[in-house]
Amino acid sequence: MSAAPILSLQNVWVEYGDKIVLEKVDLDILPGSFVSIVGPSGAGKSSLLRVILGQERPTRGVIELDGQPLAPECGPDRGVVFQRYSVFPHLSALGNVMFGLECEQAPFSARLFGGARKAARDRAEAMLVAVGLADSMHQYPAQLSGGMQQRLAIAQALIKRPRILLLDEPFGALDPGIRADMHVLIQQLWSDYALTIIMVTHDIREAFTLGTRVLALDKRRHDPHAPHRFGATAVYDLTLNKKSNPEAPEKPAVLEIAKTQENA
Ligand SMILES: Nc1ncnc2c1ncn2[C@@H]1O[C@H](COP(=O)(O)OP(=O)(O)OP(=O)(O)O)[C@@H](O)[C@H]1O
Repeated sequence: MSAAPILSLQNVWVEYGDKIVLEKVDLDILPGSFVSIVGPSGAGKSSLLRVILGQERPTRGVIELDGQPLAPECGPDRGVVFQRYSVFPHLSALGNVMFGLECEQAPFSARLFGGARKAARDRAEAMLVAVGLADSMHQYPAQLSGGMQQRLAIAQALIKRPRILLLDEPFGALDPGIRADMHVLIQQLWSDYALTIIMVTHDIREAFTLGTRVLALDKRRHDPHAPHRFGATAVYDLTLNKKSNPEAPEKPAVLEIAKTQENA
């Protein structure tokens, strides 16, 4: 018997005025999966992440988290890392990671005191060690390399212990060598923290290296006279024969290709 989905999208549409960006997206995501989303520029990949995050509501359809309708705001169960600018420049690495905990535990003042502050600091330090920033805790983002800033952004997202981590081209601005290090890190964190990951990427190789499932978003129908008339949906959905726990991430994967039903 297969597990119940952690996240379920049913007939989800995203429209801006008369412009249809996403149409009829039906998607069940199993816990522990690593879903890579690819597709042409403007296909609506970031829009899809935004509705899953709760930053925007779909114009039609239903999104369920653990079988319950998604709350209309970003919850602690979903963390996010963007390509750039996720971290606060005026806070040290430690301050950035602690800030998330302080906002969660003291939403009005964003300050913790005494034992609560010490506990938050211990957790933040452990998180920075986990992402490989043990020696840079007191540095400011401007003093960190691009790869280190992304490590910090990941620590900041994970400190609230989300069950789903959303990644919007998180490694897109990094050099290839640093990217490879980040791949190792994200697979380690995915396994250690039992995460479900949904990652948008333009790099097809990255999509297959990291993902247990690769989803391609694109338009099924085009109207050359009205390009906004049709939206994108999942046109390919490839489940890779990998375990959720990546014991051997570099092993070649066997593909199970399922082209989603035309005009279903
Ligand atoms: N707030 C908005 N108002 C109007 N149109 C929008 C809005 N946000 C996004 N769009 C449009 O929705 C479409 C999809 O944008 P989105 O950023 O989701 O695509 P994407 O696949 O992530 O693109 P890229 O790969 O280039 O980042 C684009 O045509 C964009 O202009």
